[in-house]
Amino acid sequence: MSGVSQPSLSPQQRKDRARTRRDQPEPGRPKTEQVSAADKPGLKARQVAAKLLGAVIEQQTSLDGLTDPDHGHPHFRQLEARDQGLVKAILLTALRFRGTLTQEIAARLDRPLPSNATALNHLLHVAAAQIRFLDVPDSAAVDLAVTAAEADPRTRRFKGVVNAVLRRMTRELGGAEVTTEPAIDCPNWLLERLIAAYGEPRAKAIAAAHRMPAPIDLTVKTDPEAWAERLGGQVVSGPSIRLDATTQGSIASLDGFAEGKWWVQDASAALPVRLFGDLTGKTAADLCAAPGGKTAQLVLSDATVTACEASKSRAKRLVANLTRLAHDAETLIGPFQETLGDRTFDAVLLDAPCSSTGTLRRHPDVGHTKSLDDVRRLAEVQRKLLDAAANHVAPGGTLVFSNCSIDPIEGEELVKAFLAERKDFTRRPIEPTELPGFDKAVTSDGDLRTTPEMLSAIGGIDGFYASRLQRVG
Ligand SMILES: C[S@@+](CC[C@H](N)C(=O)[O-])C[C@H]1O[C@@H](n2cnc3c(N)ncnc32)[C@H](O)[C@@H]1O
Repeated sequence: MSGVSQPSLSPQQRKDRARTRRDQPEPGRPKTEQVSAADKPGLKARQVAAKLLGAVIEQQTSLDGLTDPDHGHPHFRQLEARDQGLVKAILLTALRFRGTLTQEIAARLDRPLPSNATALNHLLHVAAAQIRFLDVPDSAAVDLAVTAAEADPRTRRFKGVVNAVLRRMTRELGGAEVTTEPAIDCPNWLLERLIAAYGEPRAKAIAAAHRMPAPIDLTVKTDPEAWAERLGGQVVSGPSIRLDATTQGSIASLDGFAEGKWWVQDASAALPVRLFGDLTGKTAADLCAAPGGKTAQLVLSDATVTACEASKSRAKRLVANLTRLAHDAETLIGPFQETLGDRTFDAVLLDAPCSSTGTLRRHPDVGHTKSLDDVRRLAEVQRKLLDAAANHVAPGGTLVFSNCSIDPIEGEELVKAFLAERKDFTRRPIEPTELPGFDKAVTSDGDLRTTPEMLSAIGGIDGFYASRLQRVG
């Protein structure tokens, strides 16, 4: 679980959080002590940040994978915890504002960088993200970038350029608000998809929402009002509460975590299971279950639950989460098409793997690691999974299909094609009154469609899609 303090910062929050003293001398170290360039405090963190930025941009590697505490990049894992926090903050910010930083850097170069100067480019972006958005002294950001440039044979000859560009940046932009259009920070392929799906004004609003870090939402087992007050947050809808941005400490240190009273789950991700209604005495299958937020909801709604998860490592997380919550569910490890045989259930949830384009606020790397081809490929995976899932729905039973993509190819269009083919299923439209606070997210077809600019007054929401289907034959 990540810490509560958000590592990535919006322009409004710039330089007032992520307080780090890593650029100061180590406690007890005399200020006059000479340190070699390689030992400069904070240098390693900047070098790792530049390397990881390269892995995201050039190899389309996911940031979660690179910064995983157990399986992440070895250089990242070697860092101290607070340097890991700084690296994550730099990368989230550098990716969230990539278009803006690219423009601001380019405007301060005498001539464009050679196209193969990728290492140099990443180094500049890492420093620029600190200068523009993080609570790191500008002088330290510049000095460490120059030292890093000098230490790398690929960038050594550009040391002077790094120094000049970044110094100009601190002089000309120090303390200035971001004035670029939000769309500049949305990767082109994604912006085009958003405009095609939602029209230009809404696509731009979504792009603006992507610049804001996501708040932390919890799903509580009981009494949302009381828990919101106890943890210093507010009720969003149903069992979802939102923590205040000033909440301090790690998630695990918060009241009620150890006792399993709640779990972390964006309020929009908690909506699909609510579409089943009361499941007392019914059987339910969560076909794509890990890490288990929705399985936990199904257990809470008093169903007898079977949770399927194809990935062994993710199944471990699922089991650990259910254990902490003292939630009882049958857990089957392997693709549900193989583990379920011909079993059928009253309620089936298919929360399918997707492009995750609805989660850019917390995963700004997604726009850079995914492409339209990935969206299409994942839609095809979902089509097959939906077809297979349908066979596990008992006659009269309900199938909820959901995912966190905001591309209709993975949502509305997929369900339309499914219903055209499977005459044994019909849509059971969602009534706007079913999901208080989310009535505007119910489409004219009766599906659920959230996009990140919704609920902006309280910090936005992840993009999500869900459709409720009923087996009639
Ligand atoms: C979007 S995530 C599910 C998130 C989860 N429902 C939650 O709310 O915590 C999709 C999950 O489906 C799993 N998965 C993919 N294909 C699967 C299959 N055929 N059978 C079971 N699990 C599968 C993936 O490993 C991944 O953990």
